[in-house]
Amino acid sequence: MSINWLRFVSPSLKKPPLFHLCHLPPPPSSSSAVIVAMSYDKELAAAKKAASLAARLCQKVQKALLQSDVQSKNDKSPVTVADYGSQALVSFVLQQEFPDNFSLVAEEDSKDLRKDGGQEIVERITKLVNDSLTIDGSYNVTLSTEDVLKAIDNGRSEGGSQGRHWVLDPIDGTKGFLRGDQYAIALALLDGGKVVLGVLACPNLPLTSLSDAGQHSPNNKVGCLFFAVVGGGTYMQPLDGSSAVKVQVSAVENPEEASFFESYEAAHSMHDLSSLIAQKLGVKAPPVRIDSQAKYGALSRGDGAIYLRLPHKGYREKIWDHAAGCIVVSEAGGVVTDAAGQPLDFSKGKYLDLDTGIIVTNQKLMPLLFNAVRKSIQEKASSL
Ligand SMILES: Nc1ncnc2c1ncn2[C@@H]1O[C@H](COP(=O)(O)O)[C@@H](O)[C@H]1OP(=O)(O)O
Ligand SMILES: [Mg+2]
Ligand SMILES: [Mg+2]
Ligand SMILES: [Mg+2]
Repeated sequence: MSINWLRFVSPSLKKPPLFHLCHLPPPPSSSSAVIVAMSYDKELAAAKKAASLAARLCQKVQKALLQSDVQSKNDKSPVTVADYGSQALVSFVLQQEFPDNFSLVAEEDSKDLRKDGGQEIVERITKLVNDSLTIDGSYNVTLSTEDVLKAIDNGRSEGGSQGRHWVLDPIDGTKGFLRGDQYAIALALLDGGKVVLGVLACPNLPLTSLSDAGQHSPNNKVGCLFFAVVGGGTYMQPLDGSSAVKVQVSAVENPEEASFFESYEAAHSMHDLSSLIAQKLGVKAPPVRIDSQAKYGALSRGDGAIYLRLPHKGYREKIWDHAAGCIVVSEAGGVVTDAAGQPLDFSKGKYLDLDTGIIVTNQKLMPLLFNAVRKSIQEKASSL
């Protein structure tokens, strides 16, 4: 039986059209196509709320960390508190909103917290989560420490190609978080193994382009929330909740004019391979190094045109590090593939099976970028 795949996007919609088309076989008695529009409105509203609350929790912890004279920046405990607190909060909110059909694949679990000596940190996390829920006011609850541990462990789903699964990185870019730089709360929804919705909260990302002069001036407000639903485009709004604007990737066609992003952390990327690729493309500007999936957000609004993520051999990419970023960029008109030109496959569980790394750019530049990547990989291999 043939299967009809159709897209439905209403031109009259002023709000982002939030329809994902299900692909169903036509009824046996009719030759006309069947369109089933599936809305993710409720999921999007819940995801935005959960990510915004988590962002506020993380901001509070980061502020205390940076202001503290006592805590050294090498002390990992504030990060831990924020990672777990963010995960518990997002997990709790999503479970409240979708009690009958809830599956979450998330980075953290409570194993270390349940060890001897973990009680104090669990109490700190619980207080942070309860404070956030009180400020929000939608749920009339006070969570116990055990409730918080359970909420964290509700993120233990394995994901896969069947049904719906939320995918969460409660803090992506922990090193950036510690330095007071960029980090993101990244939340996505998989439906049938495909990413259908993504929300990226980037509390330290300026609202204006990173390429604008004076972006570090004290008047430049920070805190961006990117969101995308399949077929509906990508939007960005300030984390304080004011109105959203549609964003588009850069339209740059000449690689000489393209600027590119890569990891801030040298250990996360083969910078020598990235430089070789940039050299082959003729990119003139030096790479912009920022932490976390904030790179996907920045790219989706055209701050830069290329993102290269080429981790060292043996590193396995996890789905929560790319699911939200991937849809945010692709709905803004960008392309995300591995180094063999294949789309990322989020249906295989927690890990992405990739050839070498991930490359991201606009549709015009992708063929040039892809060739430069292949040639550079070959050259690097033959020089070893
Ligand atoms: N050795 C590594 N190579 C590549 N990525 C890593 C490595 N270690 C951790 N990461 C993850 O890379 C992401 C940060 O990417 P970037 O380098 O682009 O900022 C984070 O998801 C971080 O995890 P985490 O979520 O714990 O911060
Ligand atoms: Mg991460
Ligand atoms: Mg993380
Ligand atoms: Mg981590």
